[in-house]
Amino acid sequence: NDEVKKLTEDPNQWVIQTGDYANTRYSKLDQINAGNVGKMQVAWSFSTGVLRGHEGSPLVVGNVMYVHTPFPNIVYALDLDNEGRIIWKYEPKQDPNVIPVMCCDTVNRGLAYADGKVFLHQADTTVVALDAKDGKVVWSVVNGDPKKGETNTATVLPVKDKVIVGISGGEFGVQCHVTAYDMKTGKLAWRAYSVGTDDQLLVDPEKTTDLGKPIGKDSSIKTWQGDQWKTGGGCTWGWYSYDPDLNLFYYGSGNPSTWNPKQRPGDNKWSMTIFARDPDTGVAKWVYQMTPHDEWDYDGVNEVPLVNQVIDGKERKLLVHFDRNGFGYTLDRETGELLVAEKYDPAVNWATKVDMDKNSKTYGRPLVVSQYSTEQNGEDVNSKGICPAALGSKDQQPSAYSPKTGLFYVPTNHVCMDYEPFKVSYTPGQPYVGATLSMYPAPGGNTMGNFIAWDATKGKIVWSLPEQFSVWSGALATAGDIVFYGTLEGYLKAVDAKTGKELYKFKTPSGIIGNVMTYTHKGKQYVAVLSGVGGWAGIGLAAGLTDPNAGLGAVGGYAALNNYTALGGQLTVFTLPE
Ligand SMILES: O=C(O)c1cc(C(=O)O)c2c(n1)C(=O)C(=O)c1cc(C(=O)O)[nH]c1-2
Ligand SMILES: [Ca+2]
Repeated sequence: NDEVKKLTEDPNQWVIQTGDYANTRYSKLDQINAGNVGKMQVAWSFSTGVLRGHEGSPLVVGNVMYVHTPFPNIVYALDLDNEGRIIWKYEPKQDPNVIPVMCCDTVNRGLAYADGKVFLHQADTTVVALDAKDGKVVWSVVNGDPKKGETNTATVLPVKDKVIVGISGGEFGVQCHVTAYDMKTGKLAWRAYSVGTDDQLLVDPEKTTDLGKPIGKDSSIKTWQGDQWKTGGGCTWGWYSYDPDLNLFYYGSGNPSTWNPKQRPGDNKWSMTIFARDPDTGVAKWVYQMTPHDEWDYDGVNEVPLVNQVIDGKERKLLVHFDRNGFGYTLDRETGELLVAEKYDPAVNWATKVDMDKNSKTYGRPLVVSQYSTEQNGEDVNSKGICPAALGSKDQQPSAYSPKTGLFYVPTNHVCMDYEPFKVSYTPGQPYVGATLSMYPAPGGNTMGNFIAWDATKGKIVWSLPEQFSVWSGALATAGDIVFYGTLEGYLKAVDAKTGKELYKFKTPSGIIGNVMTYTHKGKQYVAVLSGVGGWAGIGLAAGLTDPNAGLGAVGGYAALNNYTALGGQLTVFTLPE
């Protein structure tokens, strides 16, 4: 069943969050282009009626647009033939007690379409398949238990006859996993944990490889003390990609629990790891751990776009990944071979480099700087000036890739932190965090973000646009030689793909942490984006905290957002004038 593959090849529609299976967020549409984007205007808008962070993007299937919201996760089907009139609305009944169990705002990264159904993965971990025509529930299944700290913010990946879903809870000591359900019935197909026994991991100790070598027996539990892996985290809340030719899907796992590294000696495998798995069986072909024994909360879940590019004179099937830890990685997606690992944020100081010497004992590992090692500095010691902050040089905000320029367009953060680990004990459903942080703009300027163009074959920044705040929105690249992204102040911006020159900006009512998408209706190209400030960067504002240094949202510099943006979700749709 390659329905989704075919649909994603049609640039007129946008049927999964990532645009295509490869996560390039590239559109072949070029009616709106570098020459005329400056004339773009608002065609129509739609208020979602929900406050807090609006991540993800709408879908367009035929003449219908599907819009989702953060908690309570309302889904609207809008009629594009009638300027967005509501065709149906689905509002799940969810226990609001799930809200305090969500670490980083009540976000949801959106819907997916396949087989006549719209798939939603709710905050309370209920996965529902809605009939795309009338919004009626076709099936629903419960994937986790919020009382144990298990929640969801991620989208759903439809592959062949299955839907694949992740789970959140790395800040709550969840043993995280990826799970596949039958697309037609919701019946459980398989579940693969990030940390655990070989049976739980769905690995073959002889065949599953790490940097070309078999991982061997008990590869995960050997790297934890005692039973700690049972509360080991490695959540799966990020973006997934899929290569239909290799029949492998890819994703990264998040932080090991707790954030106090002293409390969990060892590499804590396979947290902070990219997995390549077979969607039919769940079995892993290869793994690569970016940040062994994390000491900074650098979740490894950021998107893993798949592109074919020439390296050393040879076209290769690549997987590219901009990790929270500040390194941009390029790997061979067939074998997991590490090809490039370079800093994409000039602030990064916690490691000097990733060891690329194949004969070295530390091959593939970051070389940690003692001064910034919260493990070496120890419990109850405030390690100062670590870059990047726990928000990472990039968080969930996905990049885009243009095959025309061969460049990645990456929304980034430029923030540093002080980090103090402390002892914490595990109680189911309670935060299992074990560190306090404060975050602030990187030294040497007053900007907290950059929007960059990156050459993944060389590991080099090609151009970089400073932004006052982190760029928490996802990018879109198009055949019109433009790149779109949103800012936390609420601007939708279009820049020249080759040079980064700003060609257009428009202020939407609230900060943008949604991802820009494009489609056509009756032959005309439209660009759409959700506003609604929130996510980890905007949580202080979205949750109405008066102290910007309070709680997990301790991100001092973002308090200034108050001066720019209202709250409240809105979809804004743009097009060229007649
Ligand atoms: O470990 C986890 O389970 C988990 C989940 C989530 C989430 O579900 O949104 C985030 C994080 N961690 C996290 O570390 C993080 O920085 C973060 C930012 C955001 C966001 O949407 O802005 N979510 C999350
Ligand atoms: Ca996390």
